Amino acid sequence: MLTTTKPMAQLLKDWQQAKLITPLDRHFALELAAIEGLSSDDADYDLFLLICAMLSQQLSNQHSCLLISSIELANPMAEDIGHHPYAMADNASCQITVTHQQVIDSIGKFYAVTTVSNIETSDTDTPMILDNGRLYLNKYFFFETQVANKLKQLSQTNIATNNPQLPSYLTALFPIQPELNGQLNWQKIATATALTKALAVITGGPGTGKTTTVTKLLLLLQTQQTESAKLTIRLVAPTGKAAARLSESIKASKNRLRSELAQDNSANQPVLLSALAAIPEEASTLHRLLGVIPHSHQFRHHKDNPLRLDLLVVDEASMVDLPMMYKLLSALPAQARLILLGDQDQLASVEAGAVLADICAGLKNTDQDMQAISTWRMHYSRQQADTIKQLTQQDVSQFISTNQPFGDSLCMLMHSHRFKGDAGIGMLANAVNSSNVDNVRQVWRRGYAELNWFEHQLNHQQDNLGKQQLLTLSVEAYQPYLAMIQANQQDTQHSYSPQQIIEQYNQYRMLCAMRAGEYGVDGMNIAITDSLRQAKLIEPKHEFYLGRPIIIQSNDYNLGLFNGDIGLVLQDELNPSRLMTHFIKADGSLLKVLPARLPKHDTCFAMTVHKSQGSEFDKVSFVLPQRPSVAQWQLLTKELVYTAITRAKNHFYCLGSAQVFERAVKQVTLRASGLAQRLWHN
Ligand SMILES: Nc1ncnc2c1ncn2[C@@H]1O[C@H](COP(=O)(O)OP(=O)(O)OP(=O)(O)O)[C@@H](O)[C@H]1O
Repeated sequence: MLTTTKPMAQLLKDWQQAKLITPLDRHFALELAAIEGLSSDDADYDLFLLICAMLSQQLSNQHSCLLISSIELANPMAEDIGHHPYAMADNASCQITVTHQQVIDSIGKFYAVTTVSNIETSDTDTPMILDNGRLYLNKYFFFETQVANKLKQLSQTNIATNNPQLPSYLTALFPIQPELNGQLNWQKIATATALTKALAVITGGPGTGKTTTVTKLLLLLQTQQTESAKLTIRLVAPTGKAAARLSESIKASKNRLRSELAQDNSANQPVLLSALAAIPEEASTLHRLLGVIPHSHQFRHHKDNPLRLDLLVVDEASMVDLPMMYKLLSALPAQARLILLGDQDQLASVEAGAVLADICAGLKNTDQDMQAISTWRMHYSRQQADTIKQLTQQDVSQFISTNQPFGDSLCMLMHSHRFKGDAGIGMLANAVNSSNVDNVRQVWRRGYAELNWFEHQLNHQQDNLGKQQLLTLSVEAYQPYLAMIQANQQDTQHSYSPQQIIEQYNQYRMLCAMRAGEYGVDGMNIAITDSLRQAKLIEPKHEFYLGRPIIIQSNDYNLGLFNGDIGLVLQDELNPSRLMTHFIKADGSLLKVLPARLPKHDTCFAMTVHKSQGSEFDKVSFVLPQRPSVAQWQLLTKELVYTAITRAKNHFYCLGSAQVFERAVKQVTLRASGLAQRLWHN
C-alpha cells in the first residue's frame, strides 16, 4: 500500500526537520498509533502514521479536515517537497500504491476512526471520524455538523409577516432607484429575506450597502413589535476595530434615515421614526458578547446559559472561524434570529474553516467562466420567491431552484455604491477577485489617478528605488498626525484631542503581505521609523516616543485590550509630562494605558493585511515581498490581495513586481471542509 524510502517514523522525523510538518503533527501521529496499538511490525503502521500526520498538518493550515481524494498519491508531500532543497537533496519521500478509495477503505478499518455515512452528528468518541472521504478530528467533525445543523434549522424557520403595512413601509424605505434601470433591488430583497427567515446572510463587497440595508431591516423588524415589546437586538463583530466601525456605520446610517424620514410626510412617518429609535448603535466584540472567562477557552454564555437577545447581527462574518461559529450558535437562545453580514471574498478566518465562504458556496455559478461579470447565482424556492414578490414587488422567479432550500436565507449585494462606475480601486478589486490577470493588467495600464504602482527596482548601490518612493510617500501620509502632535507641544491654546489625532493617523496605513523580512511588517516598520526620524517628525530615542503607533499582539482582559487593538503614544492631557498609550474602544470611549503596562505589542506604521480586516483607510499602501520563499508563496493568495485593495477608500499604492502580484492573483484559497456540502447537498 505504501512504498517509502525510509521507515515512516524516520520520514516523519526528516519532514519535521525540513519543516514540512510540525513537531505537533509528528507527535500526534505517534501518539495515536500507540493508542491504536500499532507498532512498526504492523502492515498498516506506515499508512496510519502518514494519514494522522497529514490530518494534523491540514488543521494547522486552517483546513477543517483532510480530503483523502486530494492526496497526491505519487508523493503525498509533493507540493512542499518539490520546492524544498533539503527534501530534493535527500530521498525522504513515500508513495501510496493504491487508489484513493482503497485508502479510504483502509482508514475506515482503524479502531481510532469511526466511519459515518450520511448522518449529521455523531456521538462516537473515537479520535477521528471519516465521513464521505473526509477525515476529521472528532472535535472538528462535531463543530462542523453542529454549525451546519443549527444554520439549516434557522434557515428553515419561517417568520410570519402578517402586518399589512409592511409592503408600504418597504416602499417608503426603498423608493424606486432610477439608476437601477429596472434591475432587481437586492437591498430590498435582502430586507425581505431577513423579515421572513430566522437566518439571513447578507454578503457583498465593500460599499454595497450591507450596513444601510441592515439598518432598514432592523427598523422594519421593530415596526412589527409593540412599543413595550421591542426586540432586544445585539450588534457584534469579531474584532474591536470592526465593532467600532459597525457602530459608526450604524449611527451614520440611522442619521441618514432620520433625515430622509423627516422629509416623508406620509402616515408611515411616526411608526418608522419610533422604530428607528429602537435600533441599538453600540456594537461589541464577539468575545465580549459571549463573556470571556480569563485563562479559559470557555465562555460564560453557551447552550445551558444562552444569551439574552432576540436578534443577533454579526458583521465581518468572514473572520469568524469554525470553532467560534459553533460557540456563537450554541449560545443563541432557541427563538433568536441571526443575521450574518460580510464579504465572502475576503481572507478567510485566521483559524480553521471558511464558514462564510462555505455558506455562500452554493451560490457559486459553475456554468460561467471566470471572465463573466457575475460568478454568483441566487437560489430561491418558489414559496420564498412568492413571499419576496408579495412584500417587495421584486420578481426573483428566474432564480427559482428546487432542492436548494438553504438559498432562501441568502442574499448577495453586488452593486458597490462606494466604487462608482469605473473607479480604479473598484475595477482592480473586481479583476483581482475574479482571478483575471488580463483584466488586472488592463486596470494598471489605464493609469487611474487613485492607483499607483512602485516596482521593486534595485540601482547600482543595491538601493530599492520603489521602496524609497513608497517611504517618501509614507512620510508625507503620516506627517499630518505627527504635525498635530508637534502643534500640541508648541501651542497649548489650540490643542488637538487624542481622538482627532488618532482619526488623522487612521487616514493612511501600510499593509504588508508578510510579517518577517525586509518587505514584511518588521522590516517596513523599521524603515518608516527611520524615514520619519530623518524627517524630524518623530524622536525615537526611547522605546516609547511621542506619536509611536502601537498594535496589541495578545489579549489582556484586565486592561480591556485585545489582539489587534491599535493606539498611539501621546501626552496625557491630565498630566502632559507623562506619556500614555491612547486607544479608542468599540463604544467610542478613550482608553489610556501606561506604556510599561502594555501587553505584547509592536509598532504599527505597517501592519499585516490579516490584521487590517474590518478596517478601512483613506489611503493604503500594500507591500509584496521581492523574492518570496516557498512558505511565503503559499500565503500570497488572491483573497489577500483583494482584502488589501478593499481596505482603501480613495487611494491604493502597491510596491511589488508584476510577476508576484499576478501569481498571487491566480492563487485561490481552498480550505478543505464539508460544511458547504452539509448545508447545500444533504
Ligand atoms: N441604495 C443606495 N443608493 C445610494 N447610496 C447607497 C445605497 N446603499 C448604500 N449607499 C451608500 O453607500 C455607502 C456604503 O454603504 P454601506 O456602508 O451601507 O455599505 P457596506 O456594504 O456596509 O460597506 P462596508 O463594506 O464598508 O461595510 C454609504 O455612503 C451609503 O450611504
